[in-house]
Amino acid sequence: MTPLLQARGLTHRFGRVPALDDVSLLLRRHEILAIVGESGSGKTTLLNVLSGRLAPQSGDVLFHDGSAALSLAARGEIAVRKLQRARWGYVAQDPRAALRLDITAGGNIGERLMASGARNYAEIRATASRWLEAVEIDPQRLDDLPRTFSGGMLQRLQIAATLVTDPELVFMDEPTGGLDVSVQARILDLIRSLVRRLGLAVLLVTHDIGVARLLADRLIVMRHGRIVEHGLTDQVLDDPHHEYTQLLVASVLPA
Ligand SMILES: Nc1ncnc2c1ncn2[C@@H]1O[C@H](COP(=O)(O)OP(=O)(O)OP(=O)(O)O)[C@@H](O)[C@H]1O
Repeated sequence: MTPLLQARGLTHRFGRVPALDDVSLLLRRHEILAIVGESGSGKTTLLNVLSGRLAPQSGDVLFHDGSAALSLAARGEIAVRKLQRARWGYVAQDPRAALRLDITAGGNIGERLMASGARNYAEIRATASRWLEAVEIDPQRLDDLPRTFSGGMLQRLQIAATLVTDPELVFMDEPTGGLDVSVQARILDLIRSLVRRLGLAVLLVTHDIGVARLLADRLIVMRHGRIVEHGLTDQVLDDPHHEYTQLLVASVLPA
């Protein structure tokens, strides 16, 4: 399968804390890769570096664009921002932090379309309406403010606003983390079906082994900023080799 995003020797420290310590990985097109590990293992730092939100102190991130593989540093800030606006998406754990609560649901979806070049108002509205439906929100809520939405609806709105530009790569940071268990299952089903239908590549951070098992083709296990184990999801979870992974799978470690 074709490579899409590659990390080589990423290292990043906060003071004396090694948040990332020589991390290398490869994400292929249409693949879902989960990054699992306990709190403080470096998952979010890794996602921030991979998505171009944080420059690593050493190492680089290569985005494979057609036949060219250029590092984010070599592409430069403007080009990376352009990728982030259209070809990449980012689903945050807290939709309230990612959405604009003072503009309508349709506006939240339309804004990202406009940021990636769309200009026709009627078409933007029709697309936003279609996307509300795709994430199982009544399209009649198009002109409602997100603050009238439940937590699960807000997360679905964030997913619609992320996927509307048809990205090829989506970063997800604990996308069901803040939700009730009953709501989580529905969102996970939605993510799974959309990701498969659209052929997305996903980098998914989760401390929840169940979420990784449901969604991911492969996973990497992090501890103290290092990858301690990686492989096909079922293989790693059914037959974990590293002692730390065995504890994670047995849910002995705290989230
Ligand atoms: N902005 C920051 N300033 C100082 N230390 C930080 C900062 N961000 C992260 N760290 C530290 O870096 C390490 C890795 O943090 P990170 O948030 O990447 O872990 P995580 O696995 O995502 O944890 P969680 O699941 O709790 O979000 C931790 O020790 C954390 O305290």
